[in-house]
This record gives sequence, C-alpha cells and structure tokens, in this order.
Amino acid sequence: MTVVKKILAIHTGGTISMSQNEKGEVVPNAQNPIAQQETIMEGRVQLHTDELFNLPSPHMTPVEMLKIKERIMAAEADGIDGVVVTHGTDTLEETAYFLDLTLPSTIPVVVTGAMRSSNQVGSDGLHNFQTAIEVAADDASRDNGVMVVMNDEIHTARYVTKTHTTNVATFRTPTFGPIGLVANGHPIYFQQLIQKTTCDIDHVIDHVYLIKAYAGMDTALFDCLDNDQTAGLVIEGLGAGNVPPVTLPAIQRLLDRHIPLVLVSRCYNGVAEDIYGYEGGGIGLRKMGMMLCQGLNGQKARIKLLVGLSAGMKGEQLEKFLSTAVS
Ligand SMILES: NC(=O)C[C@H](N)C(=O)O
Repeated sequence: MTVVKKILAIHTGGTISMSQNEKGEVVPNAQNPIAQQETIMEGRVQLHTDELFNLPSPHMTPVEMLKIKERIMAAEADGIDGVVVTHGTDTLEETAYFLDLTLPSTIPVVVTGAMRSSNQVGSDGLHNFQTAIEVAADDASRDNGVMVVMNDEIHTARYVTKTHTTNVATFRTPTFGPIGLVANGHPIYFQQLIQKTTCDIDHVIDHVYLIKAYAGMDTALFDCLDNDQTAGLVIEGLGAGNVPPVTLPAIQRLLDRHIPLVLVSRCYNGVAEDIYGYEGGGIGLRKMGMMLCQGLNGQKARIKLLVGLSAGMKGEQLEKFLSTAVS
C-alpha cells in the first residue's frame, strides 16, 4: 500500500512563478502558475500550498528568510512530512543555506526554482517542482539538511552555488559535487551529508557586509565600514586567502573596533587557508585576528556570520562556529 505523504509547497516567487509578456520581458504573475498545480503527484502525495511571497529573489532579505524558517517549523509541528520551497534562483543559495543553518528539522526540506519562466519554450519550472516533491516525499531524504534540487541533481544547501546566468544546469557544488540525483521519480544518494549544527534564531541583525578583493584594491571600501554600525564583514580574499598589502591598515582599523572579520576565497574551487607569509598573505591576516571560514563562498559565509551574530555569538564561540567547515 502506498503511503501518501503530506508535502507543503511554500511559494516565494522567482522565475518559476513568472511569465514572459508580449514585449519579451519576464515578469511576476498576479496568479502564480506553479501554485495552481494542486493535483501534481496525486495518489502519492497530498500537496498543501502556501503562497507566502511573490518576490523576485533579488528582493529577498534575511527578514523573509526568517519568515520561511518559521513557516516550516509550524508545518513540521502540524505533522507535515516534507517541505518544498520555490524561490528565485539569484539568491536561492543564500535562503537555502539560511534555512539549513537555522532549522532544527528532521523532515526533508527542498528548495527549487527555474531558469525559464512558466510560458517559455523548454520551461524547467514544473519539472523541477515535481522532482523537488519527489525528493521531499522520500524517506531517504530525512536528516539530510536543507537540499537544493534543480535539473535532476540534489545538492546540499551548504555548498551549492549558481554558476551560470541562464543555463538550466546552473546549480553546481564546486569542490565536493552533488550528493545525489533524481531518477525515475526517486532520489538516489551517493554522498552523505557530514554533521551539521543548528543555530535557532528569532530575529536577524543588519549591517553584515561582503567585499571582494581585487588586484590594485585600495582602502576606500573598508573606510566606508569604519563606523559604529558595522556588525561584521566577510572578505573574499585572493587565491588561498590573501589581500593587497595596501588594505592592511584599514583592515586593522576595523579589527580595532572589534568588528568580526571573516576571510574566504574568491576562487570557485578549494578552501581558504593561511598558507602565505608575505605582506597581505593569509598567515598575517590570521595573526591580525581575521577568522577563516573554509568551504563556503562569500555569500554563504556572510549568511553564516549574520546567523551567528543574530544568535548573540562573539569571540571564540563565533570563531568556532565560523571555522567549522562541516556546518
Ligand atoms: N531564475 C530566476 O529565478 C532568476 C530571477 N531573477 C530571480 O531570482 O527571481
């Protein structure tokens, strides 16, 4: 006998819910076409629908991310078996990782979206939505952290990133690869998620920033953040985690203000490390007091810093939270 799973679809907007108009512009719909798919997988799944937002994902902020987290926790308490969140792809990785860090859930939580809008030829929205439901309804998907399902691949929210502006195969997990794929209506897992820690928060703070280092960088951007409001900063360093030496005095001024500074790499693959001993190298940056966050890209490290600071972490506790690559 097939067990019918109760799956909640939380729609938040993005291209998956948009259409192309007669001028060729992709725009939001008053009525989300994906949210009308009430009979999808009938007989295997009882689909509940919540149109929480209708936002292009560049409009998404940590405030909305927290609302999605709270909605999922309420659904889990009500006995939902799994959750699918539809989301715009531009900031999908940030919302997915925010949920991964803050949800104590054991039920499957899957985030998906689309690269082509609902009425474009070859639209991938309905297919991604269906495969995300298949993953969320499968017992093998429990205790896996938040997952991103796109283009028949299953990725961890922690490491997945958008790599192409328009291609449907845009979501990739550099360095580690996807943890599974969806075939014939079911997930097949070939990697296990390493341990995760959860940080439950009920509010989000502001003024956590992200800056990318570049050849010839000066102090101007750091100087803008040299004030009482700045709560934290992630620097995407060069290579293994280095910066132009001319920036060091400005970085020191931020550290003197006790602003937590986190170092990641701007490289697509690999992890930030304190390898180089020259001026501006990772070894000196660590000695100055910058924290290394390994395995996360800049936007994910920023989410992690924001979550840690919102939970009231500081000092050694914050450093341990940020430097633990497995969570
Ligand atoms: N494919 C997409 O969903 C991109 C869109 N700009 C969004 O993030 O809302």
